[in-house]
Amino acid sequence: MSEETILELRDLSIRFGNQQVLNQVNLKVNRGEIIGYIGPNGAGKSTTVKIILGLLNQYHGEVFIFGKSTRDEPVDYKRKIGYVPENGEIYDDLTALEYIQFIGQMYGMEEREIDSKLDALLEKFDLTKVKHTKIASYSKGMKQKLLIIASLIHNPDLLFFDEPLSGLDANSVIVIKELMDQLAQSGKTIFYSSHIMDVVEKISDRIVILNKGEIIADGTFNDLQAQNKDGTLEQIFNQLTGFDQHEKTALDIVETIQGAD
Ligand SMILES: Nc1ncnc2c1ncn2[C@@H]1O[C@H](COP(=O)(O)OP(=O)(O)OP(=O)(O)O)[C@@H](O)[C@H]1O
Repeated sequence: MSEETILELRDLSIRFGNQQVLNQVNLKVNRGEIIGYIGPNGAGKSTTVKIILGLLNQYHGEVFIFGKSTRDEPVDYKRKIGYVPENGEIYDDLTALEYIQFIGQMYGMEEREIDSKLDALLEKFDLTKVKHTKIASYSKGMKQKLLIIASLIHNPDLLFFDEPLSGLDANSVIVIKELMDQLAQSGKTIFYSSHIMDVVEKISDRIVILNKGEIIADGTFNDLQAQNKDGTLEQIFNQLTGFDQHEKTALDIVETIQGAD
């Protein structure tokens, strides 16, 4: 694998009010890598991605994409990035064609190129029949597939996938997992955030665990197993983030629901 650094975070920190949400995060991601960026709820994963994408700017530290600081090149680098947000806002009043035409043209693509790529992608994602249908009537999984198409239409080199499998059926999950693998093999870099540990374990070349705004583990799944007491990624994750209270938490919830007799 090439050692070209595609993404680098240097001493990335951000506060919201009194809360230190990211604290001196340092990370280098190489071309062709799939990075599983995981952490408990509220760890700061989405905040990291939002800073990288230029959606938040009151941070300290620096982000380099394709070797250039995003402070120096605030717009150009975005053309080579694709993003599937966790809770993707999608224009419900548009059809698939109108939405993808809008996204593609924002990336500077020609209308004809967008249309021919879109036809091929809709077919692969089994969405051809809704090309001219308003997105408002789509199921959750159909919207998710359209968000994935929107993230890929301009052939980006760096992809940010935040829970990309959300709402997808078992067959579509297999396709997207295979797609991520093949994209990485063709030299694309994927920054993959998810709570589905068995998928992260299988798909990631490298796993970075963020806890309370700090990186507490960074390595291949085998590295993490060697440094911790083996087990699945879920077990290692729970161990490293100090969570061993699942039984008690569940029991407390049941007792609360049932009320004191
Ligand atoms: N704009 C904001 N203003 C104030 N606090 C914020 C803001 N954005 C995020 N936070 C806080 O920062 C922390 C990290 O949020 P973030 O969304 O990055 O977590 P996450 O790791 O992506 O979590 P999840 O797994 O639940 O998606 C949370 O405590 C959140 O409340």
